Amino acid sequence: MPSVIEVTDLRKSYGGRAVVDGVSFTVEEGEIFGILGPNGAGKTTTVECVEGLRVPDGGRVRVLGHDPVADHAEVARVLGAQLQQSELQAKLTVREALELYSAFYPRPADWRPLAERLGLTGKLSTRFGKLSGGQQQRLFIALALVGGPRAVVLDELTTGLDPRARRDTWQLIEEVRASGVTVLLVTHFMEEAQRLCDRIAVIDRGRIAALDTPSGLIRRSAGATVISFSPSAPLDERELAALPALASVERKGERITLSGTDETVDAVITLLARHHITARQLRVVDATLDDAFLDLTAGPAEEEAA
Ligand SMILES: Nc1ncnc2c1ncn2[C@@H]1O[C@H](COP(=O)(O)OP(=O)(O)OP(=O)(O)O)[C@@H](O)[C@H]1O
Repeated sequence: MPSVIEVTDLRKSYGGRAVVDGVSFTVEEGEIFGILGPNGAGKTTTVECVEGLRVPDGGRVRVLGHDPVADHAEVARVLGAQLQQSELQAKLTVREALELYSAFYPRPADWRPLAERLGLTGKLSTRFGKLSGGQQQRLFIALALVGGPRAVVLDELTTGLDPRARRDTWQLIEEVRASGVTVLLVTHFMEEAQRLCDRIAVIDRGRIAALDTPSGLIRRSAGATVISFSPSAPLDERELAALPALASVERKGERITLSGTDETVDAVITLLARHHITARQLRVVDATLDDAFLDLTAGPAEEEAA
């Protein structure tokens, strides 16, 4: 089956500065594919090239086989794009917005069940400007889906939402995928990417720093698992240093902190048992996507450029 979105060696520069510098990835049918990266990394530029809103300087983009620039109308039909806040008039009611956007498409989805699914039925007469942040985002999702697309681009959808509204939005994104729509999701939030995405491209300064599943990215993080404890009797340094997959050893007074993998943790427990040593105040902490992200990216691109 062909990929829904194919991006090959995409390049875009502004004022001689490459903001997207050879990005390649594919998004397969039914995936939630995440694009994660620091501020100014080139995420929005990348997805706007996919939507045909910006013209690439180089490389190739295909959405279900169509070129977003040359076949813009066809791509707009199969790829739903989320509006930015400023693009919707505050005075428009929810119903008017849904009717207006349905009218843009040759074969729109019926917006009523869509509004129902997104919990907007009770808000149809409410003006956009009077909706809460979470309700506005739900309307944006509805408008992105009203054309009955095969795939949808959601860019920073949950920024500015409170934790409950963010979680509700996550559920909606999962429902969008369950309804058969492929999702390309741009996000700043690690938890969001970890929770929702099947695969994530980490973009840093216009390049892909890593592309993997969330757990694959975490495994790449140096010292993916950290174990610390105070041994009930002294432990031989050499035995600690010989532990498998060990990334680091640190001693602070009695306390020993080791980082490595699950294999390191299993081996240290076996070592302690062999010497009949108890691990007091034992803590085992797995790395998160946050750790992997920090390992993979060099910090905000803006600072780099400054
Ligand atoms: N039209 C433009 N003209 C000049 N520079 C631009 C333009 N659009 C984007 N840039 C610059 O390109 C870089 C990448 O921007 P982009 O919006 O793609 O990054 P981003 O990863 O989406 O960032 P953020 O997370 O902050 O939204 C930034 O340094 C930005 O200032």
